[in-house]
Amino acid sequence: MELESISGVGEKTAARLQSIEEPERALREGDVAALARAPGITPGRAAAIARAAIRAEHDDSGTFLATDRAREIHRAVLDLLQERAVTDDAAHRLETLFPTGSASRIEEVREWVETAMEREPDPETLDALVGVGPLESPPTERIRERCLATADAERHAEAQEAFPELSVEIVEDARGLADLARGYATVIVLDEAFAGVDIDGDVRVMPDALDNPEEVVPERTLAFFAHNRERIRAASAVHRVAELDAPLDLAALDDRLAELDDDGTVIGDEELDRLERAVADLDAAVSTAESVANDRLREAIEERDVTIEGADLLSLVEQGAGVDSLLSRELEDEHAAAIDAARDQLVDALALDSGEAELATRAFPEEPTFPVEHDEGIVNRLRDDLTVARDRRASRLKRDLAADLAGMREGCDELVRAALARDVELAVSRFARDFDCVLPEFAGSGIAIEGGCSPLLDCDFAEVEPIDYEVSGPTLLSGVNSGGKTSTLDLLAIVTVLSHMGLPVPADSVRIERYEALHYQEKSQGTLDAGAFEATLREFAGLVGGGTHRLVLVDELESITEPGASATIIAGILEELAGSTTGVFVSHLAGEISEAAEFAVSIDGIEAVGLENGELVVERSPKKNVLARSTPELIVEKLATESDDDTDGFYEKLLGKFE
Ligand SMILES: Nc1ncnc2c1ncn2[C@@H]1O[C@H](COP(=O)(O)OP(=O)(O)OP(=O)(O)O)[C@@H](O)[C@H]1O
Repeated sequence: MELESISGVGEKTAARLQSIEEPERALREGDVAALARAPGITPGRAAAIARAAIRAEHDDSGTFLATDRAREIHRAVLDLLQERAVTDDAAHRLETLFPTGSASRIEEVREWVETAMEREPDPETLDALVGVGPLESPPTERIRERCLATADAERHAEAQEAFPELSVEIVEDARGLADLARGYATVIVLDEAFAGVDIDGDVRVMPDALDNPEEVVPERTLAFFAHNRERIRAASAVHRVAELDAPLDLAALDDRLAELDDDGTVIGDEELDRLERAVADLDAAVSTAESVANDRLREAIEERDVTIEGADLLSLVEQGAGVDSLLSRELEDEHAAAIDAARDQLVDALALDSGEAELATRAFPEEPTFPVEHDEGIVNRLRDDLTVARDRRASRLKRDLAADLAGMREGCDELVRAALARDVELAVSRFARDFDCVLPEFAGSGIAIEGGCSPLLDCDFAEVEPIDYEVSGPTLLSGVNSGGKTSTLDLLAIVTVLSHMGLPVPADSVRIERYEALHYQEKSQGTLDAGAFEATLREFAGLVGGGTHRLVLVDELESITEPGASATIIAGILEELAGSTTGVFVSHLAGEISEAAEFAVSIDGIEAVGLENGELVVERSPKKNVLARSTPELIVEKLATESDDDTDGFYEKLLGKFE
């Protein structure tokens, strides 16, 4: 799909969308989170783009929701769906569901919904979904001990773009390279020409470095997985508890993730741990070993009586010879034992392997001295050896782990995508279960609802009284005050919006015409001034002139102006709609309107079946072809029939006036 062919996507937005992975796939699947990864695109804008793309694909004009109230109803049902999504991502994705007149779009969603409704929203899956989110790239961290080198300016630019973590240096010749090798622990040379050049230090010639980022900067892959680890684990848990087919070996993924620390370092390798400890503890271990030798030797000297002949003493004093020669003569064995103890102590304390131990033993020379002193030069060599071994092991482990994880990257993307897709399905499944929904049947003209319950009423859903209502063509809906007229219009609108979104509806059954638009005019909050009245009339002029297959719902239009004029205007509008358009006009002036109309307009009524403790008992389902009596009429009737003090027949006469 040409990105710029989507309405609202200009050159700039198209370029931004191109910067994400697989923008076409994201658009096709309504993957709002992926689209929102494009720079400067918020999830709200991403959802709008996804909707526009779907509209373009299904040739939808985007005019289904023709009025503010119709749009409010759509928003309200979306809210109900979104409340049932666990993740923000699923909530954003639900924004791509909109009512449409396009049969192909409705069919596409319905197919998906049929599967979604079968999904069991079990608490374990919902719990596991809590941690799932789209995978993100962590901020780039500079790596200072490694650099790239090339003699070619073009490659230099390419490498800079490909590896923002590293310095990329221009080198002219082997001498330049040697200089770099002194400043960096590792130099990766991009030019084949340098192969075979002998330079001290860790210099690697890798002409294919740009194609192997995880070898050059394994830190990037490790940081990505460290950053997203909990999300990946949560997605993996969703697959396990919901028994989804996993796109990769989850046990292997778990094992590899367990080897990663939060900061992207590799953990759990005994040999690396040993080397790290050995480097860190070296000085302390040398000093302990020294003390061990000296304590032993001191003890041996203290316990020893040394007999020295006068000539020897003289020679010692005259030659200025130290006590060492005496030590070597008298305490040779003890000294050797003390040195051995120091060496063993050092090797054991640092858990050195045989090669390292061989060097470590030389840290305590055989020559008899007291106190025993280590050879700093040897200790430094040992430190260098251990540090090199530690760094080599760490980078090998990093590279190995990064290579394994890089191989799992696509699988992880898929894993998270599938978990989030399950969340969207479960939101629909929970909506359908919470509101006892069924998929509607598209057929005939008008709407027929059986057992419909509005989820937007201000009472518990369990207390909503189900409504049966079938309506086709222009109809007046009369009824007692607070009988549920507005709620019936809302139910018709909810059912229409959900059906045309491809979603299930809160009813036992629904048959509905395939509409192209919903006009829902809510009750005006009082009489309009001349300007607003004119604007409203213009709106209706546009409405009567529109195409067929529209559902028109109007609530107490009479409140816009005085009753007599209102009845005439409503009658006129109904006449224009007569024929093909289903319109339900709630009105307290149903009788007057039907008299003013020049055709036999249908009147349905929501009736009160009586008064109980001063409260009206209402039959919520509108009765066909019945002009419902008004609340005042009902009260007068009650007084006329039940009251004992209607001595002069006042209530009786009053009741007669209603006929
Ligand atoms: N099907 C229903 N089940 C339970 N309660 C309902 C139902 N329909 C309406 N109600 C209750 O009745 C109240 C009044 O409903 P609604 O506003 O739709 O009546 P109305 O006939 O439009 O009133 P008005 O004459 O003031 O315009 C609602 O707030 C709701 O609590």
